[in-house]
Amino acid sequence: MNQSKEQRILNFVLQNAVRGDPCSVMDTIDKYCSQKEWAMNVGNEKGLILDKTVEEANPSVALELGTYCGYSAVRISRLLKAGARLLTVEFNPEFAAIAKQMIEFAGVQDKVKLLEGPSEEIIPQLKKKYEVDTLDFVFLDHWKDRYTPDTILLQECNLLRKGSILLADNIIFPGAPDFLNYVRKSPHFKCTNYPSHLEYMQVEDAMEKAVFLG
Ligand SMILES: O=C(CSCCNC(=O)c1cc(-c2ccc(F)cc2)cc(O)c1O)c1ccc(O)c(O)c1
Ligand SMILES: [Mg+2]
Repeated sequence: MNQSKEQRILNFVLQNAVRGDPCSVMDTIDKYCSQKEWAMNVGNEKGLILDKTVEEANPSVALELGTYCGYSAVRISRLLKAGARLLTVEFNPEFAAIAKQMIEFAGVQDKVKLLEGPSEEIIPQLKKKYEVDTLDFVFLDHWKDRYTPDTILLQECNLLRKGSILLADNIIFPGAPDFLNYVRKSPHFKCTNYPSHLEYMQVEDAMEKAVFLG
């Protein structure tokens, strides 16, 4: 049966990256997706904004919505302090299977817990089933029309605390206009926009940071 693009990306990493080296895995995915087949990894340009925001948050518990092949899970978890953990949610079982192998090859599996299923089902389970008190950092990179309802759900589930940092990808392309409107109008968030470009393309994109004020 024909391989999926995501399987081809994983195979390229398994054959060309250094096992146990997260930067090598990230660089190899970026090489493949900029030279061979475009894919919706956050990429290196927006990845640097992600890095800086993770370093600012220095999270003990981080959540990612939208794992895809695991590129940003590897990117985030490589920066986590000892004992910190990343919970990453993926809806698509094929993507989740690829991401699991990517995370293990990169050697970050002890810091990452991959949760398979829709975010709207998993978020309400985080406190009891996954022993989360509050989230220090949230990376939103899943379906763009889920950013707003899931941000509201995180608040309803008391998963945010004063200072929790949300970072959203694809604010311009594909775009998340309702999310932008919601967080910028809300008195509970302080927002910052980071202009950038769509991964591997010269198309305008941006990330939005929203700090929860309590
Ligand atoms: O993973 C998913 C859904 S698909 C991936 C979302 N991401 C995108 O759609 C996405 C798309 C593009 C893009 C596409 C076509 C273009 F022409 C140009 C750009 C770029 C990105 O950076 C993206 O992130 C999921 C996970 C957990 C859940 O709980 C759930 O509900 C859903
Ligand atoms: Mg994205």
